[in-house]
Amino acid sequence: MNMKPQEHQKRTRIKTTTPTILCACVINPRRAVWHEVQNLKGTGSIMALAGVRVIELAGLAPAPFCGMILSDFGAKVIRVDRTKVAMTVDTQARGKQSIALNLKNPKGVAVLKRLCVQSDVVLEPYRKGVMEKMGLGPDDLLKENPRLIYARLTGYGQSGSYAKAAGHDINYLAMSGLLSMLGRSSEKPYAPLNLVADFAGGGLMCAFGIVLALLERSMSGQGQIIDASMVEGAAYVGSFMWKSRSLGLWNHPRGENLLDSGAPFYDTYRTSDGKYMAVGAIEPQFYQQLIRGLGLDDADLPTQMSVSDWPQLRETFIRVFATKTQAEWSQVFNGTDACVTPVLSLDEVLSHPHNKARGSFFKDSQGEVSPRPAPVLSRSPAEPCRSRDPFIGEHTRSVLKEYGFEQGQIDQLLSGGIVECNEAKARL
Ligand SMILES: C[C@H](CCC[C@H](C)C(=O)SCCNC(=O)CCNC(=O)[C@H](O)C(C)(C)COP(=O)(O)OP(=O)(O)OC[C@H]1O[C@@H](n2cnc3c(N)ncnc32)[C@H](O)[C@@H]1OP(=O)(O)O)[C@H]1CC[C@H]2[C@@H]3[C@H](O)C[C@@H]4C[C@H](O)CC[C@]4(C)[C@H]3C[C@H](O)[C@]12C
Repeated sequence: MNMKPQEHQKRTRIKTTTPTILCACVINPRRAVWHEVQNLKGTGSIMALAGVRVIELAGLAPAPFCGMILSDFGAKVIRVDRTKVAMTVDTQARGKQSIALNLKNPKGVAVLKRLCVQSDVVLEPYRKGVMEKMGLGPDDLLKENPRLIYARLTGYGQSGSYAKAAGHDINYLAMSGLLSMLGRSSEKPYAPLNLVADFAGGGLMCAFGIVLALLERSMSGQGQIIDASMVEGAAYVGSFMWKSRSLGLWNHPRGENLLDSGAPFYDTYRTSDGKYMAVGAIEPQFYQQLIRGLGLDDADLPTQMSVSDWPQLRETFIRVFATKTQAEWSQVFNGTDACVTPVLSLDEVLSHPHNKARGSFFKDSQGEVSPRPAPVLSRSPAEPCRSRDPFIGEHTRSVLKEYGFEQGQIDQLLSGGIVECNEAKARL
C-alpha cells in the first residue's frame, strides 16, 4: 500500500459524512450499512470500520492499543479521560479524540450513558466491578442501547477467584502457562517485554472480539458483552504450544528445544560490530544454505538434529559470526534462503530497503516513526492518522455537541467541573 499522507481532513471528511452510516448501523442490519457506504465512494477510501463509534475508557496499555487498532481501521474512537489530570499515559492514542469527564459524579455518569446510547462499542479496562459501582455496568448500558457491544478487557476475566486482583502483563503471562516456556537454558523464566499478554492476548484479541461482535450484530441486531481475559487471550495466541506437544517439540527443559533458543540454527549471534543476526534455518535445505553462507563444510560438522552436539555447533556459529559486521553478514545472506536476517533496532527499521519498499513503517507529523497498521486490506486499507495525539479533554466540547448536548448543558457541565475542556492548550 502506498501510504498517502494522512490527511486528517480526509478522515474528518469521511467522519462528517458518517452520521448517515451510523443511522443505518443503528437501525438496520448490514446491507443498509453497505448501501450507505457504497454511496460514499469517491469521497476517499472507506475504511473497514468507518461509521463505528467507540467509547474507550482510558486505561494503561492493552485497551489503548485495542482502541488504536479500531481507530486505524476507521472507527471513531473517543477516549474518556479523568478530569484534573495534566498528562495522559496513553501513547497509543493515534486518531482518537479525548473528552475529560468526572465519573465520580452522577452527572458525569449520566453524560457517559448518553454517549454510550449513541455508540456502537464501549471499551472498559478496569478491575471487575468498577463499572458496576459507577452504575455503568453492562445491565445499565445495554438496557438503554441493546445494540451496544460492551468490551471488558481485564487480566483475569470477569469470573474466578482472581477476577478482582490487580496484575500486569507478567502475571497474566505466568498464569497462561506460557511464561514457564520462555527463557534460556538454566535461566529463570523471562517475559518478552509486555508484548504477549498486554498486546497480543489483550488489546489485539479484544479488538478481534469487537469486530466479531460487530459482524454478528449486523445479523442479529443485538449487542453483547465481551469478556476479554489477558490470561486466556495470551494462552489462545499460544495454542500451538499445547497442540504441538505431541510432536515432541517441547520435550527438553526450557531453552533446550528447537524453537526456544535451544537449537543453534534458531538463535541470535553477535557480529564483529556488536550487532546481531537472527538465524531461523530449521528445514534441512535452508540449514544447508546457512552452513554455506558461513563458509563452513558440512562434513566437519555434527548432523543438524543431533541435540547432544548442539552446544558444540553453537560455539562454531558464535566464532564464525563474530568475524564479520552485521552489514557484511546481511550482504552474504541477502537473497538466499538461509533464513538469516539482521536484528534491526526500532530506529533502523524505517530505512531497511525491504520495509521501505512496502512502507511498513511511517513518520507522523511530529516525525515519530511507528509501524503501519497491519494487515493491509486491498480495497479498504487502514489510514492511520498522522496528526499528534489528543490532549486530555481537547475534544470535550465538540464531542458533547456531536452527541446532541445543548450549549447551555455543556456550559453547566464545564462550570460544575463534570467535564473539562483543553481546546486552548491544543491551539498553543
Ligand atoms: C507504560 C506503563 C504501563 C505498563 C503496562 C503494564 C505492563 C500492564 O501490564 S497494563 C495491564 C494492566 N492490567 C489491566 O489493565 C487489567 C484490568 N485492570 C486492572 O486490573 C486495574 O485497572 C489495574 C490493576 C490495572 C489498576 O488498578 P487500580 O486500582 O488503579 O484501578 P481500578 O481498580 O481498575 O479502578 C479504576 C478507578 O478509576 C476510577 N475512574 C476511572 N475513570 C475515571 C474517570 N473518568 N473519572 C473518575 N474516576 C475514574 C474508577 O472509578 C475506579 O475508581 P475506584 O478505585 O474508586 O473504584 C505505565 C504504568 C505507570 C506509568 C507511569 C506513571 O503513571 C507515572 C508517570 C505519569 C506521567 O504522566 C507519565 C510518566 C509516568 C512515569 C508513567 C509512564 C508510563 O505510562 C507508565 C510506566
